[in-house]
Amino acid sequence: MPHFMDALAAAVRAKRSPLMVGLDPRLASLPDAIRPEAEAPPAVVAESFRVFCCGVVDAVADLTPIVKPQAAFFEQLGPAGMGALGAVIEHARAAGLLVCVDGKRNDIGSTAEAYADGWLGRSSAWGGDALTVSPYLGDDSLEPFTKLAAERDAGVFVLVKTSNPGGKLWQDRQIDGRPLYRHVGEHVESLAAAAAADCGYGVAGAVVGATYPEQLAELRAAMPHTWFLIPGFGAQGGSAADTAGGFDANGLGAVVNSSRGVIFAHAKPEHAGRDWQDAVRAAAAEAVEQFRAETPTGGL
Ligand SMILES: O=C(O)c1cc(=O)[nH]c(=O)n1[C@@H]1O[C@H](COP(=O)(O)O)[C@@H](O)[C@H]1O
Repeated sequence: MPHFMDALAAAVRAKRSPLMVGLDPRLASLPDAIRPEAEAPPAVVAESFRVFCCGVVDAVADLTPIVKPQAAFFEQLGPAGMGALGAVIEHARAAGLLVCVDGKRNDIGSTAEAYADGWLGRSSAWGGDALTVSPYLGDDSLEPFTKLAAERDAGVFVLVKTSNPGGKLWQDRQIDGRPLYRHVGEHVESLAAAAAADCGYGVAGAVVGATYPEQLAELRAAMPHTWFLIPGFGAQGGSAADTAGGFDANGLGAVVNSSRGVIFAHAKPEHAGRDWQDAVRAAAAEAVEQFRAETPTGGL
């Protein structure tokens, strides 16, 4: 495997798409054809999540370089959900996609080592390529992730400026004349610069929300070696124009996640009566067109 960021950059270029499709299955929102009843036992719901997410992967595989299964929706179902998550990761890999598991993990360094070992890289137990992690336990908690990611050609996306309104409570707090997210961003950038791949981006990436376009552009300028995972597009209100500041001059350096806006497209009035996978595909294609129109190069 090449360095994860080289693989990501190559896949974005090959597909001319910075779209990251988020796999966030919710029972009540599944298409009629595969939705179990609300009282169904966890094992039945988990199987429907597996079928749904694998169906989404099949529908978007040529439109997206990377998918992001959200662990929360699988964990919610207990052991059966975890089995489904494993099967979805495997299916996405088999479809030729990179996989970033959204787990937002972290702990003290010695425990972080176990999270890193379990989640990072195709040789790990879960077999994903990247993982989202929290920075708030400090540098010794991030080091096990970046170290192992470098060894296993995996990636880590550290929360820097999250998309939710409440994130500002801590992240915008002024410390030494700058908001906390800038301090976190500076640390992540130093980790990225220390282990940069051929494409110029390092093993550490950053999560920066589309809902804060000004901060996104500010962080892009301050973090030239850091690839961004941009959530908040679509269902949370961010537009393609809002994400433009997250890309570099070559139209690289960022992937934009869309979960509900793509995977539940069958529920949108414009897709009424359409096969659900066709609706998912149409929504993904529409998002890609919007990004191509808004990225600095006018498309990859
Ligand atoms: O790490 C993330 O992906 C993430 C960080 C963040 O700041 N905001 C955010 O929405 N996310 C995740 O991105 C996905 C957004 O889903 P949609 O709002 O449905 O597109 C969810 O899985 C969130 O957990």
